[in-house]
Amino acid sequence: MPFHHELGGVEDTLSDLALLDLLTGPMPPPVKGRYRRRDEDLDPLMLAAAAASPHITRNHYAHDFFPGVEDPRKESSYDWTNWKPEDPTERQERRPRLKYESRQAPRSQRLKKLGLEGQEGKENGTKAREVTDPLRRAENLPPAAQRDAHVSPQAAPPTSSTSTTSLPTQVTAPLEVKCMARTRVPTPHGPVFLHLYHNNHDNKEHLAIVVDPAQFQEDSPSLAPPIRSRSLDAVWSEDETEMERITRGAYVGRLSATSQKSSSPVDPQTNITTDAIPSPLVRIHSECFTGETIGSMRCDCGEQLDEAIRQISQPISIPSSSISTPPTTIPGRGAVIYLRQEGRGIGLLSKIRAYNLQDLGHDTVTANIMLGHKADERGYEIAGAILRDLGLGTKTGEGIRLLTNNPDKVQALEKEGIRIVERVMMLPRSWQCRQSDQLVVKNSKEVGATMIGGGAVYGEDLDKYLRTKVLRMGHMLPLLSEEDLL
Ligand SMILES: Nc1nc2c(ncn2[C@@H]2O[C@H](COP(=O)(O)OP(=O)(O)OP(=O)(O)O)[C@@H](O)[C@H]2O)c(=O)[nH]1
Repeated sequence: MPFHHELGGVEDTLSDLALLDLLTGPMPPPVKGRYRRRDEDLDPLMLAAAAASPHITRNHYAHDFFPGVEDPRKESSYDWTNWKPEDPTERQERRPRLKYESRQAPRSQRLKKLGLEGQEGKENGTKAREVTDPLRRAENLPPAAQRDAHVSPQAAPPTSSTSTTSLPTQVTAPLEVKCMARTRVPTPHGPVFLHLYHNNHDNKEHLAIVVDPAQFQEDSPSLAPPIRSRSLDAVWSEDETEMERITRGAYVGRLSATSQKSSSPVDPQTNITTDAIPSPLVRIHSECFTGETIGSMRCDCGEQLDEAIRQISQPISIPSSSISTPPTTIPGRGAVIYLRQEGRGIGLLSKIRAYNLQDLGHDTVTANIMLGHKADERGYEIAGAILRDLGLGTKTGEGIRLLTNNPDKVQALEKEGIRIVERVMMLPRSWQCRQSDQLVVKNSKEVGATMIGGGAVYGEDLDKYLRTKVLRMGHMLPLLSEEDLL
């Protein structure tokens, strides 16, 4: 029979009374030699207190019976009657885990998607695979190349008796580069001509930093041929005006208000080389935002870029043929081909992630691989084409002395038909110091060490620029007089 008793707004039932009885009844005698545990399966006192007023006792309740709950107050209206002890396997699953996944489906799956399952392994040798492998020709090409690629069933002849004759083969348009603009840029190592290139294989603007200040000395003929872009000096259209040519950089000498002489197209037959002049120094440099722009000291990229421009700009001494005449000195000449291959081709986003993996203890190669990339994803076809456009490393023209420590780069450029007459090592500056004098390293400058020039920037062009900012744009700088600047 139900027993009802109103107490403070709480309705008591028979079960409540039974519980009360249990609580107020005599305690069982303690077992000798054993302490009473507070976390028994059912602590009647706690249970009763919780049932009577959960809001008051929740902290105790959770603390003693639910160690898995961090802060019970966060749970506000949680219904504790639904609580179940945590399954250790379930808990394991909920834990966030770091996992690296390849962004590319397995090769067999990709072939299947293209309807080419079973074709893998049929071609003999790498060359055959390179020509006929659709995976290399479509998916792996950057968007511009995909747009330009033609699909032709007969385009590529079979390379072996078992090769995929009936397969549609995607043929990429032959690589073409075009220098879109060129300008003079004064640097701490001397003036350079910056060339901006477009190409039909990727959407990137690759650059060539040409060092050839002899081009400024229009009056005295240079002993060495000028390093000029064939595609820039070409006539682009019959309607092109003199001003348009000059604006895109197709001029000779140094531009000024009084000197504006547009260039003539380079005759492809003229390839002047003199054995007496050392071949131009060339560096193929891959973009590194961190090293070159924010002075990261995780790599030596900034220093290498600076060192390359410095070395190329050094005057060249040409020994004379007779003992009576002194050696001749000509201005330094060569080029840095600056490729937009950030992070060895994996891009800045992945490189940033790779740095975090490196902080966890992985090296630069493993970090790339963990992110689903190759250790090095760079190609040098565009570099080869730019060099040819500048008349460097061609079969009939000047060979190049390549500034690099990377044997793959040498091999890849030679494969592109570039004639490398010498490989010139790039010894990191800190290693040079270490070899000569321990003290120099200790006292060497760290701030700005990776920046081009690494010191105070000054010069005629900078002064002009700063004066304009003061005079035209209201920049708050004390303006020096023309005499002060001399
Ligand atoms: N993925 C990745 N790229 C890096 C890292 N450090 C520098 N790079 C990139 O590496 C490229 C330069 O390559 P390096 O291996 O330093 O030199 P290299 O061009 O192969 O060889 P050298 O001609 O001897 O300088 C640049 O694109 C940098 O952005 C890194 O830790 N991870």
